[in-house]
Amino acid sequence: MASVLELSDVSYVRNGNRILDSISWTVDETDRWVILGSNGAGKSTILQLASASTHPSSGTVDVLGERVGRVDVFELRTRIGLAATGLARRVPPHERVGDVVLTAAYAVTGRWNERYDSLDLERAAEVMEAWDLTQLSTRSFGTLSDGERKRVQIARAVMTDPELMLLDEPAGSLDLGSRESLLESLEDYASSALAPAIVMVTHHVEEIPPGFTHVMLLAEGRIQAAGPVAEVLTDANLTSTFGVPLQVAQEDGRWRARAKRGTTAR
Ligand SMILES: Nc1ncnc2c1ncn2[C@@H]1O[C@H](COP(=O)(O)OP(=O)(O)OP(=O)(O)O)[C@@H](O)[C@H]1O
Repeated sequence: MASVLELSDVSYVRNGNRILDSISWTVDETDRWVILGSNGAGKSTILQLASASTHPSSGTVDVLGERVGRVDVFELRTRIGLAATGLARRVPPHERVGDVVLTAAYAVTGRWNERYDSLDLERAAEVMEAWDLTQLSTRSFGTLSDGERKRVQIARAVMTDPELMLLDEPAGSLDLGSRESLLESLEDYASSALAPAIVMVTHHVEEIPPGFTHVMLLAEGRIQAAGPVAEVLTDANLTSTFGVPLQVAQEDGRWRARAKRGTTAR
């Protein structure tokens, strides 16, 4: 099995702040990973490294067989699907939804003078259909609800048929109905034999779509545990990661976690 992402002894330091510390981690092509951890743990920074948006301070990052720092990142980025709020913020608010999806073909966030062929247009239409966006295709991105924007971001990430899909809090800020519908779509997408390796960042075990295979627990820039979901999601591991006594349960492929009663009062 080929690895699509490999971090070897990666540390990431900014302004004297050690944001990631000695991270070694491999994602194989059939893996669907979730990265869980508290605010500021370094989750989004890992996605930035994985999307070749930044370089490690030490250690090495290999994405799709290419060493970050030695490869043309613009070419590499067209092979990676990234759905993240930071990227969504760069989309001009007046940009039409159809163009937000289509411009992924050139890894740009605003339509300008690029030339798209009929295959690009067909692919964008197909992806919007699959992610229930066809009826929104002429709406401007700035007028969408949070839930609709999340779908557009994922559709944009899917557009180029990426070999690695990176999702930063795809269900964050969604209402219950929108969250459940998005998780179902992600479950369907991830279960396809043609789906790429996926890494999804979230704060909540409730947001792990069924079928995701692995979990990394991150705290203060260090891996607390990483491996197959059922082995890693234990009371002890979640408790040490979040610093609160937690208990976790699974039902029908979905996970839930809560504090042990009477243990969080300060
Ligand atoms: N340029 C920077 N200089 C100093 N510290 C930074 C810089 N960029 C990020 N950080 C810090 O690095 C830490 C990790 O940030 P990151 O966004 O990766 O965390 P996260 O786990 O995704 O957090 P959240 O769940 O809140 O989104 C945070 O404490 C953040 O303040």
